Amino acid sequence: MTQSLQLFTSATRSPGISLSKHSLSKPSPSTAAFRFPLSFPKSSIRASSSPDSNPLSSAFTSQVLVPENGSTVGGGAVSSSVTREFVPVMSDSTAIEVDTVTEAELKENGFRSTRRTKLVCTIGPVTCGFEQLEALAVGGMNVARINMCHGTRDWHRMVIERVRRLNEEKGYAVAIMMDTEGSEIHMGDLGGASSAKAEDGEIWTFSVRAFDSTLPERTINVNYGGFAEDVRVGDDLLVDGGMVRFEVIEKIGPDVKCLCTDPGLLLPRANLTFWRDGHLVRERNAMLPTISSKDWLDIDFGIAEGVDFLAISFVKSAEVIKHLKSYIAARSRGRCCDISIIAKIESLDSLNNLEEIIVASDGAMVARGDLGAQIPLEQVPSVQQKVVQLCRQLNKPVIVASQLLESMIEYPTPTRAEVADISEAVRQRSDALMLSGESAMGQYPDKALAVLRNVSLRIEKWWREEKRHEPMELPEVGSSSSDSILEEICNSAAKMANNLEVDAIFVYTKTGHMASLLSRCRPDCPIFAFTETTSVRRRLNLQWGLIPFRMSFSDDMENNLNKIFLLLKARNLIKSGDLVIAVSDMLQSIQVMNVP
Ligand SMILES: Nc1ncnc2c1ncn2[C@@H]1O[C@H](COP(=O)(O)OP(=O)(O)O)[C@@H](O)[C@H]1O
Ligand SMILES: C=C(OP(=O)(O)O)C(=O)O
Ligand SMILES: [K+]
Ligand SMILES: [Mg+2]
Repeated sequence: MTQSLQLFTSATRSPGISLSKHSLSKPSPSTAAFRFPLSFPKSSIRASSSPDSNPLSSAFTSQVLVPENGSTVGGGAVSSSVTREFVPVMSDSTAIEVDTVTEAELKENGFRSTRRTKLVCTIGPVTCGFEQLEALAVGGMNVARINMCHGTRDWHRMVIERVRRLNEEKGYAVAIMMDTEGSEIHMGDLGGASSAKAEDGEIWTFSVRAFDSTLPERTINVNYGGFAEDVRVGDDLLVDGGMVRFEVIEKIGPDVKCLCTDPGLLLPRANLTFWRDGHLVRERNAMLPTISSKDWLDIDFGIAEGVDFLAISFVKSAEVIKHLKSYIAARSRGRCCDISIIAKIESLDSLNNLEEIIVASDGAMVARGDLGAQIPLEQVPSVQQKVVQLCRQLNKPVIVASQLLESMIEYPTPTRAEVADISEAVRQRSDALMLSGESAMGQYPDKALAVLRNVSLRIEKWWREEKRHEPMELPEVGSSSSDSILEEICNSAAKMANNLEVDAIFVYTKTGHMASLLSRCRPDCPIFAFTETTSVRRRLNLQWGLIPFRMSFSDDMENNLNKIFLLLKARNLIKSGDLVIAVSDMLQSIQVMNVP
C-alpha cells in the first residue's frame, strides 16, 4: 500500500506538463494508491490509470539502472576476492548494470548499514596503475583526486583516462577531482629526490635562482620570485607548517641562508611560511593570485577533460569563485553545472570570508595541511567543526582532508589518535574524508582506505544505535518558493524516515539538488538517488549517505517506481516488505510504501 502526501501549488507546477499525468496515482498490480491531491476531488484519482503503469509491461525492458559503487562497501566484507567483473545484462528483467561490489554489499549487510561517509583518494605514483586504481575502487574510493602541484600533464591525463576506463569497463562511478596548485610559496622539486633530511644546526640555502642542472648540496629552490626580498634576518621559516623549522641568518642576493632549528624530512614542493615576532607574514601572500597563470592552464585542461570537481587552493574571497564560475560557464557554453567548484579552506583569508566563500562554491574542503601552517595548530579542530557545520547548513558537501592517517604512509596500522581523529570527522558528519600522501605515495594505500572505511562504518553504526540526532538547526537555503517547498519536503521526508525507521529513501532528481537536500538532513537510512546523467551520478558520489543510480525515467512517477522495484528486486537488492519513502523533484510528494 502506498501512502502519499502531495503538495500542489500553481507556482511550482511545471508548465507544459499535464497535471493529471503527474499528480494522479495509478493503481498497479503491486501498489494500491491513496493520494490526497489538494486540488482534485478524490473521485478523479483513479481515472488516470493507464496500461503502461503495469511494471511488467514491455515499455521498460530496455531500462538500464546503474548503481554507484563503493559508497556501499562494507567493513571488510568486500575483499579483493570478490569477482570484479562487470557484466551488463540486457535481457528483460535483468536489464540492470551493477558492479558486483555494490551488489555483494547490499546483499550482505542490507542497505540500512551501507557506508554514509564518502572517501576521496589522492592518486600518485603508487596508485596510478589501472589495477591499483581498481583496488581503490573496490576498497570504496568515491572520488579520485589529482593534485596539480605534482606530476606532468601527460601523467594527469593518463590517470583521468584510467579512471574513466575503470568506470566504463567495470561499472564504477568514481568522480575525478582536480586540485589546483595555487600560488602560495613553496619549495621546488629537490632535484628529483623523493625527500631530504634536514638536521639540527645545518645551514641550508633557499634560493630563487633557476638552477640549470643539479641542485647544489643543501639547496632548496623557492617558487616565489619575491622571496629573498621579503624575508628578513631573524624570521622563522616553516616547512609544511612546522614539520621542519629554520631561522633566516643571512641574505646574499637571490640566496637566503637558513639555520635548521627543528630537524625533519623535507618533501618536494612543500609549503613555506615565514613568521616574524610570532606572527605569520602574509602581506605578500595576500597579493599573490589565488588562481595563478599555471592554474588557469590547468583549469582549461580540467574543463577539456571533463573533470567532475575543481578544488581551488588558498581561496581568499567569494569573488574568485564567482569569477571562475563565470569563466567555466563561458568556456563550456552552458554546460557549467557539470563541474562543481570546491573551495579549499586553508588560509587566514578564507576564514575571514568563510560564509560568503561557501555560499559561492559548490562545496568546501577543510585542508588541514596548509590551514595548520597558517593558524595555530590548536585552533584547527574548532575551525574544522565550524566549517563542517556551516557547509551542512548551507547545503554544500564538505571534505575533511590531510594527515588523517599520516603514519600509514610508512606503517601498516594507524595510531589510536588517527582513528580518533577520523571518528571525530565522521561524528561531525562531514560528507567525505580524504587521503593524501597515504594513497599517493604511501606504502599501504589500500590498508589506509580500509581504515577510513571501517572506522566510518563503525562510528555511523554506533551513532544510529545510540539514536543520536544532534540538534542542528537547518536554516532555509532556498531562495524561491518552489525551492522552499522542495526543502520542506526533504526535511519532512527525512524526519518521517527516522520516525518510521524506513529502510531507504528513494529520490528522483535531475540535477541532484533534491538528493543533496536530503543528504543534508543526514537521515538514519541510506538515500537511493536516481538521476538521468552519468555526470550528476558521479558528483552525487561525494555527498553523505547518497547511493546514486543512473537510469532514464519517464514523467510518470508511479511507473518509475514500479520499474525500479522490479529491477532492484530482480537483482535481490531490495525485497518485498522493505519500507521506503519516495520523493521526486518532478512531483512534489512524499510517498511511503512497502516494496510490493
Ligand atoms: N602526482 C603525484 N606525483 C608524485 N607524487 C605525488 C603526486 N601527488 C601526490 N604526491 C605525493 O604525495 C604527497 C601528499 O600529497 P598531497 O597532500 O596531495 O600534496 P602536498 O603534500 O604537496 O600538499 C606529496 O607531498 C607528494 O610527495
Ligand atoms: C589538502 C591540502 O592541500 P594540498 O595538499 O594541495 O596542499 C591541505 O593543505 O591540507
Ligand atoms: K594543491
Ligand atoms: Mg594545501
